[in-house]
Amino acid sequence: MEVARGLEGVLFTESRMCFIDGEAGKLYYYGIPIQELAEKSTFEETTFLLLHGRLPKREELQAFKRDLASRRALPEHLLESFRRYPVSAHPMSFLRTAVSELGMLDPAENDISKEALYQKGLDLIAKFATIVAANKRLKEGKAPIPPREDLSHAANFLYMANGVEPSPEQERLMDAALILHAEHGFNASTFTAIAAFSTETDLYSAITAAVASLKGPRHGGANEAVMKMIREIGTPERARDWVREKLAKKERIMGMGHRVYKAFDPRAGVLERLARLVAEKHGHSQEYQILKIVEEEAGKVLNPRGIYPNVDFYSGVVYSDLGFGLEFFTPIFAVARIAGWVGHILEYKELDNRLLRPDAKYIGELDRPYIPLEER
Ligand SMILES: CC(=O)SCCNC(=O)CCNC(=O)[C@H](O)C(C)(C)COP(=O)(O)OP(=O)(O)OC[C@H]1O[C@@H](n2cnc3c(N)ncnc32)[C@H](O)[C@@H]1OP(=O)(O)O
Ligand SMILES: O=C([O-])CC(=O)C(=O)O
Repeated sequence: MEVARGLEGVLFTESRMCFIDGEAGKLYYYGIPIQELAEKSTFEETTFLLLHGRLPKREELQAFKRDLASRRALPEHLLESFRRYPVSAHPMSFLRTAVSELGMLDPAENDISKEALYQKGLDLIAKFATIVAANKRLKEGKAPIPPREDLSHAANFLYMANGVEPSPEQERLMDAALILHAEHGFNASTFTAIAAFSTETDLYSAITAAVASLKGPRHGGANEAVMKMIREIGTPERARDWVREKLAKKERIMGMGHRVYKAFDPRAGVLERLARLVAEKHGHSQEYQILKIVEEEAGKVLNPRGIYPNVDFYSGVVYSDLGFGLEFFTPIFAVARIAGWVGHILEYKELDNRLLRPDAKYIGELDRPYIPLEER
């Protein structure tokens, strides 16, 4: 049997949620092109789509929004624990620990019936934003701001994170970013969630594992690494030489390349336009210019190999503009991707829920003698 390194090209289940045409650079959630959703939908509506497989009717959407909004507040016990979490912890570690603690606080943690999973999933989708915003406030030495139920998910997230109600433009930017990051098939974190859930462990455990996986710089952590790269480069004038040196040393340019896309990631196209908008309007032009030069210079070498900017390349410029420091970029990704994780767990349970257990080709020896300790 051939070894499929990195499980590349291995189909382990069926899914209706997401289609990625990696050669053409196209992405669909339940058949709807991502660009349309990013432009016209909201995070709540897209989440309904990911959980139900169709767009909601007006009344359904209103009820769904009310339901999600009513679940935003965190248990007092968790808020008290937050004060004991180390302030220096990375926000992804904070989120990972908070999700795990939420599991301990749920007396019905182990209920994985379809209905329980749906209800707990909605709870996590609503609460991720509250956890991340509370962490941001605590890191700034300020008290967490309780959620408001009269704001949209995107607006309330920004309100809790920054202490002021966002403008309609900021709300739209956040909504678009959340929609773009909500789902992406069987990426590493979703696969991790499914691998854990296939043992019939509880939802919190599966999602904790997914957060842990998203943290890595080859996956969700790349958006933070891109901003570190921008800082290291410093000025647009230095960007070309920096890229040439990096590639000469065979090092990777963060925010570029993708296991599935061998063309421009369509989400990077949308985020590039949003980043350009904030660069022109709000003075993030230096960061944006550096990225444009990196894209062009690295592209000379990498584009012919099918390596282009991915979703993590331009997102940080938008998040900076919305008031977030670079450590919060990956948590924002998680605030969005929780919708996809929950959707996939519900779908996998419905379709299959077969235990995931791949194998490796054994390349070791057999029947080696056991040498007693004193003779080794
Ligand atoms: C939300 C997301 O998770 S999107 C991805 C976010 N991650 C990043 O942006 C990190 C940078 N990118 C990467 O590390 C990779 O492109 C990955 C891991 C995302 C996907 O790559 P894979 O399909 O697994 O390809 P793999 O890691 O095997 O690399 C194949 C070749 O392309 C090169 N390559 C891949 N990405 C890059 C990059 N960003 N810069 C330079 N070279 C690259 C590798 O060095 C390797 O070269 P080699 O064949 O000479 O050894
Ligand atoms: O699909 C992947 O491999 C990585 C991912 O999560 C994304 O691009 O959003």
